[in-house]
Amino acid sequence: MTRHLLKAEIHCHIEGAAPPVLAAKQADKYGVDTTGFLRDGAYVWNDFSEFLVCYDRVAALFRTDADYALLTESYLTELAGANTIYSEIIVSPDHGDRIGLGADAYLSGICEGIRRAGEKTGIEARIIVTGERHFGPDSVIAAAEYAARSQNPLVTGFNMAGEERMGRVADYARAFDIARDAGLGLTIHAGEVCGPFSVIDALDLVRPSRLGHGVRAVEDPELVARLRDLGTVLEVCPGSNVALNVYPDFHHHPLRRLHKEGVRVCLNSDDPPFFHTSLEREYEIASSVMGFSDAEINAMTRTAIEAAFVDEATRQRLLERLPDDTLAAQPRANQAQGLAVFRQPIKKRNINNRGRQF
Ligand SMILES: Nc1ncnc2[nH]cnc12
Ligand SMILES: [Zn+2]
Repeated sequence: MTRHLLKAEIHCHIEGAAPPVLAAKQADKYGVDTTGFLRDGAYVWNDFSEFLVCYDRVAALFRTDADYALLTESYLTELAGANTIYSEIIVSPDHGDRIGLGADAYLSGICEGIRRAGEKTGIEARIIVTGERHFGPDSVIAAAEYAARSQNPLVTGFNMAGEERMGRVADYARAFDIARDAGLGLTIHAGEVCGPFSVIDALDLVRPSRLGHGVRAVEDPELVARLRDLGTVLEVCPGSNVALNVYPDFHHHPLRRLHKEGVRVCLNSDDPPFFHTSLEREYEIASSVMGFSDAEINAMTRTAIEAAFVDEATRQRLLERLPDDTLAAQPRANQAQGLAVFRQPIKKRNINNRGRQF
């Protein structure tokens, strides 16, 4: 049982956290026919491409800042109910523009949801702005520019999600240069659908401190050693990988191998109701199916907080809440890395609020 364990996650897409019941209510409110993507209380898709289409159709049901406040508050409240103390949510201001709400109102709804959930439960949260790869480099650069301009203290990171098979990382590198120069923490979806080349591109061209997924790096032993030596944190989402058929089941999932090789890993839910999961279930699977001990799981939670895009005072406060066993249970290479790898000085912007950089 892992319910009692404190939890943290640094990889969940806000629209991907919408429960089907809430999506159905939103559809009623806006008179949208959902038969193509929501049936019998579950989202309908068959593969990664269809998942992305389904995701966009669900996202289109959230149209006002109040809708986003409700979605964010509900998700964070549910997380807090499962003993989660920290969450980073991935948001797409582009989407706010596309639906006519506007990026600022979109973001302000999400911030209101964070504020309300924090007030009620004490959960701490930050926002990672993402570009969507399948909308092309110009759109990802625009998302980075928006994040870089943002004076919002909750916006602390930049990501790229979407169709990993579209283009190469080089086409999008400028977006990450913009975000890096602005002092934002960097992470990128890589090695989820595509193989090791995608992770190598990400390391070479983006130099992120974290990778969204990154699990397919396991196919290249040299790359695994590189990740271990760099101390790059993999935001691993086992339920998502199995649901999307990257691996046939949890026994074939590489989390164990990566952990054993000394790669820094943590547990995340990605788009929980789309994948019939929750952060709580990810923790439970790590324990009961993959055989991680409570101390090893606590160490992964520690890794998430160490890698969080958050100011140092908040990080310390969160770390102090974790049990003492967490340091001992980290793989040896992790302990050797310590936190030093994240402590690179940041150019230009005072990033006191933005967390560690690579
Ligand atoms: N798992 C995922 N991979 C890539 N893009 C996404 N957008 C939402 N979920 C995603
Ligand atoms: Zn994701």
